Amino acid sequence: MSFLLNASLIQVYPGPKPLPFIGNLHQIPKSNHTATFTKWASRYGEVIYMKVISREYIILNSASAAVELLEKRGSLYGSRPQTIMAAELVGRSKAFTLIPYGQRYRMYRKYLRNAISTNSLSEHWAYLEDQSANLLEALLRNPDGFREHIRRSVGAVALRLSYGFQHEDGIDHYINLADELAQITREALEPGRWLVDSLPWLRYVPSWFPGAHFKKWAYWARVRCDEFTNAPFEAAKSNLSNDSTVFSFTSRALQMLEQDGNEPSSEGQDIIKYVSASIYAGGTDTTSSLISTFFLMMACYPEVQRKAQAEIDQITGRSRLPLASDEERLPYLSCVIKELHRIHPTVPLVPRTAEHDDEYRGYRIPKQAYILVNVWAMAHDPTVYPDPNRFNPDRFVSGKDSQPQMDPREISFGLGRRRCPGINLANTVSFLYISRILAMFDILKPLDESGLEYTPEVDFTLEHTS
Ligand code: HEM
Repeated sequence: MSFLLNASLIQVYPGPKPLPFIGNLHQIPKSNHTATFTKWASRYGEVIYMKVISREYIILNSASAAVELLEKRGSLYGSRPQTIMAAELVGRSKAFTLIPYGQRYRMYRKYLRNAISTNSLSEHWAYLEDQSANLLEALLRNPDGFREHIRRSVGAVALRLSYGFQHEDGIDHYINLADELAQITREALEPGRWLVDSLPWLRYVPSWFPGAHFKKWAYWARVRCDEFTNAPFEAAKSNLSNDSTVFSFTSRALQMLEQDGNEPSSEGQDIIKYVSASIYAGGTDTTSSLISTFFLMMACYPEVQRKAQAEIDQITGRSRLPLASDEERLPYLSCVIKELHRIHPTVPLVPRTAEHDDEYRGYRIPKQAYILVNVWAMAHDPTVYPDPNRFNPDRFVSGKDSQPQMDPREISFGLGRRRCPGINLANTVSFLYISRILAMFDILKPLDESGLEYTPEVDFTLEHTS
């Protein structure tokens, strides 16, 4: 009996045919992994297995498989893969997004939960409303630079909430660093890109050795990531003695840890440092990407834009801007935001790992496998979202004979124990920015060389990995 059970667990999920020794290395694309994995999903099914030399991968393509594994068996799937490149060589093993599940990780979540719970976030509404008004002004001055304005504005929010920085504090340097960090994280975690992740002994190769370019890249990336984590934290700490310091997560957390006038322990400070960095790392790239998608969709779907504007005008009477507290009174706009999360999930592939060997529907999920949750495939699954490539916010409205389709934020913010802790902040910022842009502006299609409008081609880069 025991033999039969083990034999059935040996079965691996279907996937592309491997070659001896290298496995599926030759089939992993250099870019646009999500598109390839999504194509494989229609061929091999909701769960795919692949191997790169010794490293095993499981790609989850369906929401039902992701819910079963990441939510119902959450304790087994609460960690991230500890890759040699990202965790060890680039040194990201203590970063919030990559740290293994455990005591320190739980402290991170506790601190962040306190900082951006619904209650503590409402303290920042007035600031967020001011900041969104600055964005509107920048858009009015230079509408063509909309992507840059969004990036700066969202970055400024993250830096203010995490460190108390204001515009005068030279925030551009930190916003550029945040972009660099996002790019480094993407590259360091790219499936199949680094041979050292499949052949761990390569990490001992000296950087001068021919072909060891990866060591030089890792060293450069490590220096940038350390600056990203340390520099704003140290600046915020030294600002603490300054009376004009703005209240922030860092200042509040450091003050809470201070006991009898003594400095917080170095471990306590280290935890706060990583949590502060996570607000700025986790919130900048993702939220700006969502708002950039909004511009593209409004240009492509003017009828949706008009409907959302009419709803906003009805509650503001065109005499004021929408406020954070108006959200519940704008149900159609809420559907537009859901549809933005679905049409272009900003984190299309979420990395996880399994603590132990597991079995799902008769197939084996190996311990320490690199699990890729293919959020993109789930958000474009035609059995859940009919006509998935059409931007259609009405799919979330219940009709006479139809139920609303699943809220894509159930998956676009991840699932289970590591689900995004910044959801409240992301929802408030995206609601405020989007509602105010629609209240003030019409987003038009671009003009071609002869001055005629054309509908932009929708071609997303599916590369973000949180
Ligand atoms: C549109 C906006 C955002 C989207 C779509 C998004 C999406 C995600 C996703 C998919 C994950 C991985 C979750 C998982 O493994 O299940 C994640 C993790 C994370 N996000 Fe967000 N996020 C957004 C905004 C933010 C903001 C504003 C913050 C600021 C606090 C933030 C902080 C984090 C952190 C710290 C993690 C790591 C959590 C962990 O590993 O436990 N995110 N996010």
